[in-house]
Amino acid sequence: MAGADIGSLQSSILFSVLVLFIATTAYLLFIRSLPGQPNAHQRRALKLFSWFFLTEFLAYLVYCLRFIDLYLFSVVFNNMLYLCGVYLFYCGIRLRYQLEISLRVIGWIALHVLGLAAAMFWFTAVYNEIFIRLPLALGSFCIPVLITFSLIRQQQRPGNLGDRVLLLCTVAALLLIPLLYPIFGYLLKPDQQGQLMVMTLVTLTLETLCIGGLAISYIYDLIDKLRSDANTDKLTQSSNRRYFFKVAPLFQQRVGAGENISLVLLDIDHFKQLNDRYGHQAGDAVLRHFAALLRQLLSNTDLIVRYGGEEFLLVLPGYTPAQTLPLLQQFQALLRQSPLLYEGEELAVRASYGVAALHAGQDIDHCVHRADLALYQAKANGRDTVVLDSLGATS
Ligand SMILES: Nc1nc2c(ncn2[C@@H]2O[C@H](COP(=O)(O)OP(=O)(O)OP(=O)(O)O)[C@@H](O)[C@H]2O)c(=O)[nH]1
Repeated sequence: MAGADIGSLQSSILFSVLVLFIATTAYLLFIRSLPGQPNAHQRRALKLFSWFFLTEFLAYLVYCLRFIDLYLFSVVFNNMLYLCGVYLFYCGIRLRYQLEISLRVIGWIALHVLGLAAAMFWFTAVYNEIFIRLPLALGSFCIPVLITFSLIRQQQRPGNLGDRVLLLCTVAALLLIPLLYPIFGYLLKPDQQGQLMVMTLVTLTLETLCIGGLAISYIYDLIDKLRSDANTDKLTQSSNRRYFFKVAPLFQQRVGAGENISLVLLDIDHFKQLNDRYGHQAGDAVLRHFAALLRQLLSNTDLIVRYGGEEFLLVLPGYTPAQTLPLLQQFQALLRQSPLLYEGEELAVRASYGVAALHAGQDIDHCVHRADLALYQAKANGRDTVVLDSLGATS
């Protein structure tokens, strides 16, 4: 192989290691910059990335070993490292989908890695023939990538960008495995040391692809979680007030286009007494129970917002205020049938309801204010009742 070719391979390897180092460091810094302590899932992902980087580092070390002429050892070790790398990618994907990495899985991986090492040792020591080693390596490397591909396909969530990036990376890895060896190996016609570098280069390129895909998907998940955390009330898992005002213009547009939308303000009755008698924890449990019952009754197109302490706001598309009555009566019945069991005691939960229609061109604050006035009236009427804003009707 020409000196210039070896030189360009060396710089490519160094470049891959550098890219990998920057990507891993950026990922670690990103995790560290998140508010609060990393959770168990993030900690496991951090460990995994450290392992990934270690294998890359070892692969680079193997590349350096050519200077002390341990060709046989380097070939075997390099292939083992590559296989470990793609299996780490597979484990990273399992962690991402919160799937267990059982001892059986680890056992199969170890068997495959050691089996490949033994075969490589045999074919290198006995035949020293790249034409036998190559199909063996290609076949072995394809197995974890194929398993990973089918795992992502099984777990794929519609519209999830992270899943799509991972699928793309595995497809690219599958295509590159049979392409890179011939391209680097045969076109450059390397000698023994050159072959070693070709192997290291292929290893690093593919692993950079895998780790890059995995890092992107993890970052996507984290951003997605941060975004949804910012819009969700932690205690009840309902949307928060911030989210309501963010999406309010969309509801106003829909009303402008002729759709009926009603707003319902609900307030749990005598919640302070509940807190005082059973404690704040019981109050929290009541709020979670109340929100869970609302989710049980309402559809995905309705919006449930925790508007204040014990106050919830429902946005019901497709409903006029009068049409919300049967729904709210159903909810009242559900509350009666489902008292909260708290430390052996049944806590009865009741609420009052104020309903107002959202009108075209009307400020959403004004609509909430009208629902609030109706709610005030419901409280004044003795609680556990529904009051409609415009009609003043009660149930
Ligand atoms: N446990 C718990 N209590 C809360 C939370 N947020 C607000 N509260 C309490 O909710 C109570 C609301 O009391 P009030 O506004 O007097 O309402 P109420 O007792 O339900 O009376 P009415 O609405 O008139 O039936 C206050 O004691 C707040 O401390 C929360 O997140 N958890």
